[in-house]
Amino acid sequence: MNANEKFDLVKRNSVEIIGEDELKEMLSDETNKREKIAYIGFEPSGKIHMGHYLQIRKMMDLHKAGFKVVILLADFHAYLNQKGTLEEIRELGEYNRSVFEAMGLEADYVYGSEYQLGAQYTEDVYKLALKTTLKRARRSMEVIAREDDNPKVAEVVYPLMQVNDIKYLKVAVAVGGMEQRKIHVLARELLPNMDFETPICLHNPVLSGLDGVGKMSSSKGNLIAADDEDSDINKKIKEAYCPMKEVSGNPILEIAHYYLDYPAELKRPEKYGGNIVFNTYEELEKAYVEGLHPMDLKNMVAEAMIKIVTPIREKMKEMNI
Ligand SMILES: N[C@@H](Cc1ccc(O)cc1)C(=O)O
Repeated sequence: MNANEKFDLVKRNSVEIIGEDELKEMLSDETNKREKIAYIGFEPSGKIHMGHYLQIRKMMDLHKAGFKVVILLADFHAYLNQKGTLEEIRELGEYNRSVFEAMGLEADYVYGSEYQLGAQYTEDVYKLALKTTLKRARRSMEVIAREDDNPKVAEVVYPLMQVNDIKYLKVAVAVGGMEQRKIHVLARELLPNMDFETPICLHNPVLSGLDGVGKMSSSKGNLIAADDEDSDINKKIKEAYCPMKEVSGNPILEIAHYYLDYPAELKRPEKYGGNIVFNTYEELEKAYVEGLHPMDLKNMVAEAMIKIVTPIREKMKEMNI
């Protein structure tokens, strides 16, 4: 792969890259002037779903493009975000790591708690605390913080630590869903004054939940899990929110966008109009807006999901997870 091909691979299906030019420069630099490290952090979670998998696939793309991939199992962050005791969270972290391995990701895994109590790390968090306004810290947590009628100080410590992780893990490319953007922008502003280079930030789309209410999330059950059985997938997609002719907030179209391989073929009996090939997602979207039936779209999406989930589920069984 040449540098341009690597860039296209890394950019594919992302929403935005902040620092595209720096990324291009890194990809064409054979001398590794800046160490090629890409990272993403996850608050350990009880269910790994297709929203996570979108991000894991992006980490695989980065790996193929020559990056060392670091997965942060952000146990202290989950703890600060009121997700449970540290013991419970670590157990989920182990589970998440196994699922990511079953997905085929090659990476280094690190728990936040392995280094986040270190003296230097802590001193840097205090420095960041002095450089950041309360307003900005809270704003950066808008989608991330757990709902709380009485928000805790933990909520503003969280983003400072996330910014500091980038420095501590020597990250060149920080990856996350679009909801991480405000924390990443803060990192780009603050880290150059903390003896660290401005990170490149890559943001992935955040999938809507199958119920069409909010995002796909482990706590809501509106997801396709990494180990769902074929029958679950068929049932969930059949019942999913998929308003006719509507694009925005349509979870099934989103899945079609990011998970179908194009050209994609819709197979239908002649009496329902016969087969159609969509060369790109845009062609499919156009057909949908012009009246392609939600059932047809759902059939394509269910078939694609089953093809993606089956090997992951089988691998998970083999690994006893
Ligand atoms: N903020 C991320 C988790 C995370 C924590 C620490 C990091 O350094 C990176 C990411 C989330 O919402 O899930």
